[in-house]
Amino acid sequence: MPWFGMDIGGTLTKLVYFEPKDTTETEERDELETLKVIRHYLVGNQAYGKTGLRDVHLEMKDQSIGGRRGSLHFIRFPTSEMNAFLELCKAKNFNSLVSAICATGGGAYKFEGDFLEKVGLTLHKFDELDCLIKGIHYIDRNNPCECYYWRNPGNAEESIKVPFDFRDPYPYLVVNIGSGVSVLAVRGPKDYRRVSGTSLGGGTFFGLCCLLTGCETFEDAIELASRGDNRTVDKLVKDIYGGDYTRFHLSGDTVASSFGHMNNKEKRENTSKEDLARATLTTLTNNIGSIARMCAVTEKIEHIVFVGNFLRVNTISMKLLASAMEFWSNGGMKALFLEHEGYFGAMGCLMEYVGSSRSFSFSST
Ligand SMILES: Nc1ncnc2c1ncn2[C@@H]1O[C@H](COP(=O)(O)OP(=O)(O)OP(=O)(O)O)[C@@H](O)[C@H]1O
Ligand SMILES: CC(C)(CO)[C@@H](O)C(=O)NCCC(=O)O
Repeated sequence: MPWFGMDIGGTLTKLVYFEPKDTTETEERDELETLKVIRHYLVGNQAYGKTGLRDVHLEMKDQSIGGRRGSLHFIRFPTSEMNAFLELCKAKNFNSLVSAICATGGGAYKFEGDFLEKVGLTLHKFDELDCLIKGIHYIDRNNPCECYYWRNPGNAEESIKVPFDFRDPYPYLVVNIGSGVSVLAVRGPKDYRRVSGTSLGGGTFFGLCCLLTGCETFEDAIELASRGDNRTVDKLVKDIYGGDYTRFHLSGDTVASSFGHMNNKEKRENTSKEDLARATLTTLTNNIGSIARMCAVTEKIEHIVFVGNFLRVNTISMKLLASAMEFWSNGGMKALFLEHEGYFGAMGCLMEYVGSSRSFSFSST
């Protein structure tokens, strides 16, 4: 049967598919037609329908999983398209192959009934944060250069990505920026606590940006932000002090009040969509950075790993987070990032499948 891990999030559904490459001639001859169709469909395409996508650049080749060698493929689609996905499962005759699949994320609970009623599939549910940690550990150990940090994050021309050796990671903080944000303190492979969270997350950025600029996609929102200047929207320390607030080491360029200029009609009229997008991105990023730093101080942790699809195509936020962590901790804390950003939950779910497939009934009905 096909090996999947599925993470059904509040905004995006992530699918990790393991494609075995070590099949023998006999296995190939005996492979069920349905299985062949599914494999060819997933691996032969980069786009599925109007909104499904395979992140080809993230594919991990020559992986050893559950005693097999093969490739890991990373696929995503908006959770709002779940009905279309269920239709596809039906059309591809998925339930003739398996009676159950592994799923995590809130949607594993929300859509459990739909999977059963519409496609005849039982969902084996796994906790999203357990899966997240498992997925981080698997991918980090099996993908060279997965973990990196930004050198000179505050300097646009000189900032560069530098690989970070994450082989001895504990303790570390995970800040998972999805629709909302969860903060976890991780002290061992199975030893972690959810220490904080905030509803002001990636969903807030995207939602507010749609409202304020009329943009329709996350990529457009980020593109607008990249051309904008938040200083026409935000009130800075120097707008209040005329310069730095020296006594407490607040530079004049620090944002004193996010969107603080927008009560002024003239300033509102002189601001652009690009500036509003940039201010929205800056506001959300700074707030998440501030919560992350406070959690790191409370937990006495120096390494903060930022993950989640909010960071997709979003170097602005990564560099802001990296600068903020460095600055506010006087260089004591380090912001780390991972190449597979939002796929760790789905990856961990696939690992759960591999680990538990002997004890569940996954056979076809
Ligand atoms: N193509 C995209 N479409 C929508 N949002 C995107 C896209 N790419 C990146 N994002 C950002 O990623 C966020 C979703 O991230 P992620 O997939 O990690 O979370 P989720 O699992 O959907 O949410 P949660 O874990 O809170 O249930 C969105 O809120 C948005 O900020
Ligand atoms: C509800 C979850 C865990 C779903 O992934 C996530 O969106 C989140 O952590 N939201 C923040 C909730 C809070 O702690 O305020």
